Parts: sequence; C-alpha cells; structure tokens
Amino acid sequence: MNQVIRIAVQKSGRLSEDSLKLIKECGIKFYNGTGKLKSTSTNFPIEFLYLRDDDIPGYVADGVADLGIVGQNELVEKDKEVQVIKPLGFSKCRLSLAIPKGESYEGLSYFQGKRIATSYPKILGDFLRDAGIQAEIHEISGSVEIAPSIGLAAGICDIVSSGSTLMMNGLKEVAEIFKSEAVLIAHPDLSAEKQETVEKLLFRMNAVQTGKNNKYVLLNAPNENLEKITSLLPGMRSPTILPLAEAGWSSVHSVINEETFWDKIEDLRAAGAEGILVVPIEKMIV
Ligand SMILES: Nc1ncnc2c1ncn2[C@@H]1O[C@H](COP(=O)(O)OP(=O)(O)OP(=O)(O)O)[C@@H](O)[C@H]1O
Ligand SMILES: O=P(O)(O)OC[C@H]1O[C@H](OP(=O)(O)OP(=O)(O)O)[C@H](O)[C@@H]1O
Ligand SMILES: [Mg+2]
Repeated sequence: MNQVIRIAVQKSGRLSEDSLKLIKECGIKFYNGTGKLKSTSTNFPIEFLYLRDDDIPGYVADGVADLGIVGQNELVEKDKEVQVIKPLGFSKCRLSLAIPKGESYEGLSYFQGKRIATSYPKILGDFLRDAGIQAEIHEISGSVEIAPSIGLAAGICDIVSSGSTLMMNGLKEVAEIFKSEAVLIAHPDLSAEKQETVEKLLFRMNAVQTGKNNKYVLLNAPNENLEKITSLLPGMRSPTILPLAEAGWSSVHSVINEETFWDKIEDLRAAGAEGILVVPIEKMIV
C-alpha cells in the first residue's frame, strides 16, 4: 500500500471544477459534497483539502498538503517555497492594468504618481519597480473593478479573461503584466514513500493530458498516394494501414497533435485523403 498524500484544491471558484475533473479523469473516486472540507479517495491513496485558493501555496509550502492546484498568479503573489510540477492548461487568464475607458493613455507613465487598486500588490509592485514607475498600490481583496468609478483609484490591476468584467465597469485594458494558468505544485521535500504515490498520480495525469492534446484520425487514401500521406502522419510509432474492400484504397489510422491538427488536415486533403474521421482520445500512454 502506498503512503497517503494530501492534495489542496480550491473549495469553490474558477479553479475548483477543472481541478476535480482532472482528478476524476485519473480514475480517482472521492466524495465531494458541498460543505465537507476534507475527504478521502476510496480507490487511491489521496486525501483532499478544500480551501480558498489564497491559502493553497502556504499549506503546500508548510507541508500541511503535499500537493496543490493553484493559479500561477496566486502562487507568484504568495511567494512561497514550493515546487511547480506541471502546468495544467486550465484557468488561463492574465493580470492587466486597466483605466477608465474615456481616459487617454500613452504608456505606463500614465500611472506615475497615481493610485492603483489591486489584489496582487507583490506582482504589481515588482512590475512597477522594473518599469521605473512610482505609483501607490492600494490593496483590496475583491471587486477591484469598481475602484475607479468610486474614486478609490485611477486604475486597477486585476485578472482578465474575456474582458467582459472590465467592459461592464467602464474600464479598458492598457497593459498585460502577467500570464497565468493553473499549475500542480508540491511540497519541496516529500518523503520517498509519498514521492512514489505522487509519481503514480503524475503518470495518470500525463496520460489524461496527452490524450487531450492529441486526436485519433482515420482516413481513406488511394494507394498511389499512401507514401505521401503516411509521411504526413507519424502516429505513435508509425501509422496503421489496412486495405479497404475497394481495390486500390487503404484506411490509414494515426494520432495527430492538437497544435498542428488543422494544418495537417489541410495537407492530408491536398494529398488525396478522403472520409477523414477524428476521434477524441481519453488517455494516451506513450
Ligand atoms: N475569469 C477567469 N478566467 C480564467 N481563470 C480565472 C478567471 N478568474 C480567475 N481565474 C483563475 O482562477 C483563480 C481563482 O479565481 P477565483 O475568482 O475563483 O478566486 P477567488 O475569488 O480568490 O477564490 P477563493 O474564494 O478560493 O479565494 C485565479 O487566481 C486565477 O488564477
Ligand atoms: O475578463 P472576464 O472574463 O470578465 O473575467 C475576469 C473576472 O473573473 C474573475 O472574477 P470572478 O468572475 O471569478 O468572480 P470573483 O471576483 O468573485 O472571484 C476576476 O476576478 C475578474 O473579475
Ligand atoms: Mg482567492
């Protein structure tokens, strides 16, 4: 039996759903009833702590939790000693400076001598120092976008994703200062026994992530074009080729990376591929 590890996940908010979904996709079963702040998996040696995201870096640094899922923005802001294991590809957002949309803006000097409201005083402070701007940082813990309209600050520095919160509050984004996504973090000094359990979890997470980043593709190809088509499709080792019932044609099966997917499909069509089917991959172990 492996040593039980503890993972800290956000109780509710922009990280929680995708964090729990990833763990479920790893085949790990657990109780996640609202109100319960700690639970244990029934089929994997892992315990869950449901916390506010602000507290996750600290709990992992102190060793109260062995692992955690948190946004890079919160991690850098809290500046705790933890190991970043991997980016997780969700909760992507940016930290940006924004000002009232009627104001004219010619550059960062706009903020010189002004007051900026934010929940990220460290990230903003570091950015302003590097940019040589002296501004007053006014820390507030939420609803930052309201600050300019109530006369609290000339501008804000807050999380932006679609930009709709800024727009609804009469603000415009003028500079992006930090890019963020969810990351898996670990206590820097885990015991060898816990590390073993972490490796098992990582093996599963990698299989899930690699599956998501690839698509299984089946297509029909005239035999005279097979060489060209297979050269476009490396597959996991090499593509599978099966003869079709119709003479002179083959079915080609392969795996295509999400990033190059549409370019490859165009190239395959140009090379004579027909009847292209694309199937999602649940897990992929390379
Ligand atoms: N609109 C968004 N789109 C994508 N990711 C986001 C968005 N807003 C926030 N995030 C990411 O998700 C994290 C959690 O955001 P959320 O708004 O749930 O935080 P919170 O209100 O501080 O939650 P908590 O109550 O846990 O302290 C942020 O730190 C950021 O990394
Ligand atoms: O650019 P957008 O797509 O509008 O997203 C940005 C908003 O999303 C987050 O808030 P959230 O909606 O999570 O609420 P919260 O501030 O109460 O956490 C963040 O604090 C921004 O206000
Ligand atoms: Mg928070």
